[in-house]
Amino acid sequence: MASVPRLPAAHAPPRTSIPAALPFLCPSSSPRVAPPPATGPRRLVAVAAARAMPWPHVLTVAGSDSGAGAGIQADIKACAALGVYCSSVVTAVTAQNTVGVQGVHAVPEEFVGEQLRSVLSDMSVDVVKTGMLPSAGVVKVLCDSLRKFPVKALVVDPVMVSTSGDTLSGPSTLATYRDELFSMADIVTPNVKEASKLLGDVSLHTISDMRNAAESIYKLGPKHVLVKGGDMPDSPDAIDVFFDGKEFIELHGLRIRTHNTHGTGCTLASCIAAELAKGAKMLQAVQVAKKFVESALYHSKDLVIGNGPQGPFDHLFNLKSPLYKMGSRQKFNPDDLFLYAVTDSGMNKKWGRSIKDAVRAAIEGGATIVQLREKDSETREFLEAAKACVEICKSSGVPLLINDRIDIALACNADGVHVGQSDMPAWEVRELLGPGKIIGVSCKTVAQAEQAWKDGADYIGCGGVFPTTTKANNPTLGFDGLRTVCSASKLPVVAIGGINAGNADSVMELGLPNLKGVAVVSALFDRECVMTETRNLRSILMNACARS
Ligand SMILES: Cc1ncc(COP(=O)(O)OP(=O)(O)O)c(N)n1
Ligand SMILES: Cc1nc(C(=O)O)sc1CCOP(=O)(O)O
Ligand SMILES: [Mg+2]
Repeated sequence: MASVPRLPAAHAPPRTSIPAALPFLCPSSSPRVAPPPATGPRRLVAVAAARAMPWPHVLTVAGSDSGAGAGIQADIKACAALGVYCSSVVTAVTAQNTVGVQGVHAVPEEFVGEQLRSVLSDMSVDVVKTGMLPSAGVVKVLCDSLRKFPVKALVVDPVMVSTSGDTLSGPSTLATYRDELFSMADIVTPNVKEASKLLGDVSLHTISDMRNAAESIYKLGPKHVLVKGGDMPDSPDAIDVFFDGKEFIELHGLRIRTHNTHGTGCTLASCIAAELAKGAKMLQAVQVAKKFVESALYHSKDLVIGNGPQGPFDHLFNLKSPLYKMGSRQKFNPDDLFLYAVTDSGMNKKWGRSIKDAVRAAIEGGATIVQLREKDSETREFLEAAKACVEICKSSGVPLLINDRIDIALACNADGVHVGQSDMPAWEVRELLGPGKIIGVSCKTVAQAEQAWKDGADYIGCGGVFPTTTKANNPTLGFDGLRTVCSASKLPVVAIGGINAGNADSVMELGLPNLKGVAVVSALFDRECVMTETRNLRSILMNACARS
């Protein structure tokens, strides 16, 4: 049976559902010491409740930002947006706005310790994330608390200087970071300025410098390092370097043109912590976090809050999206890949129909997604047809993608594009289209599938499953090749190449992981009646899924 649709991690619901109605919390006189653990029946009830609905939990240990763009406030919003509970230990209170930091009031070390004890002794914290740690003493208190109350993961964002240039922790703190905290960290996430400071003011200008810095910081003890290149003056896009001790991975991101970037570092680290709390692997958590920040910046680029040079952004942008209001937060439903109709101008001409008529017929027959693959059309003619197809698809709720031509996709406002290995790389496509569009990539190998995922694609097309005459010199992978790619893919897969009414069932009955459907060209469009062929193929696919 076709595997159950898996939501992309960025949109996945929390590990457990949040209770529909939360009990009202009564304000109480705050105890000076952590309450004793529940005992007897009270403890049993508490334990049973925790089993019934554990809620992924991040504890942020950071400073308060009165402007609420960064610090504790950003951390809580980021975790909330990703469906994770966030408790908070305040290390400092800052007077801050969009202009800069006007004042810092450090919380006494003993009281930081007391807050840590209160939360860690009572609540089941999955992941601790650190932000501003204003003194060496606070870092030591934190390390002691973590030794006493171990958690699943520790995310260290080594906040030292605010983006406005104000110092948030001094040199002695740096030394304690290096000597005590890093060896306990699962990931450390410095930007280039922080990486430089941690390494004694080395200069970092290139990706190669960032790799060296990641390796040097790794040697200080954390399990992973992410050096963030968003501030690199020479880079045309935002490239971060991830290092796990073995492999360097360059993560490309959109460079969104906006002044509203205050709190991106805190948010990224909190999102990593939130994803880890939900059970994600480290690289996956970093990818989701990057996408979240990218989307938040994109949706907030024109907000105006404050008069200073660097404004906050909207962590809860998803609440405003029409899809969210309709009850779905997805721009792309992998199940749409079920019956993927790919047009061919030559075939449609041969049968005397326009692209528009062909698309309408395929949708009437039950196609669940459409790609315009018009290799021989003139640009102007293609654009006109694409605009008409956008309207047809929109009114039927069927996504429309454009093959190869990013310009056409932009001009007709299609739902996305499909690119192959010799077309524009997916990460560059993502830069051009933004986070809200669907991107598919043709992949014949596990390495290509991995790259597509890293580049921010939404799905992959894998083929040729069978020999085809529609695409010249296309290697045939067979079932074994399809199985290898599907098993390794982190993205949903659609099978393509030589698939028709006679063999589509055998593809779906393989029951491969991540395989969501089949993409077909000639089986629909090199036939007299597109609607009949589509309807027939759809019923074959549905029967195959019901059988297996
Ligand atoms: C769904 C789907 N999968 C694969 C392809 C092939 O794309 P590409 O390798 O870029 O080859 P062309 O289609 O451009 O010839 C596809 N179009 N759709
Ligand atoms: C466009 C395309 N891409 C392929 C791949 O293997 O990536 S095979 C292919 C052609 C599919 O046409 P038909 O359904 O007529 O065989
Ligand atoms: Mg192509």
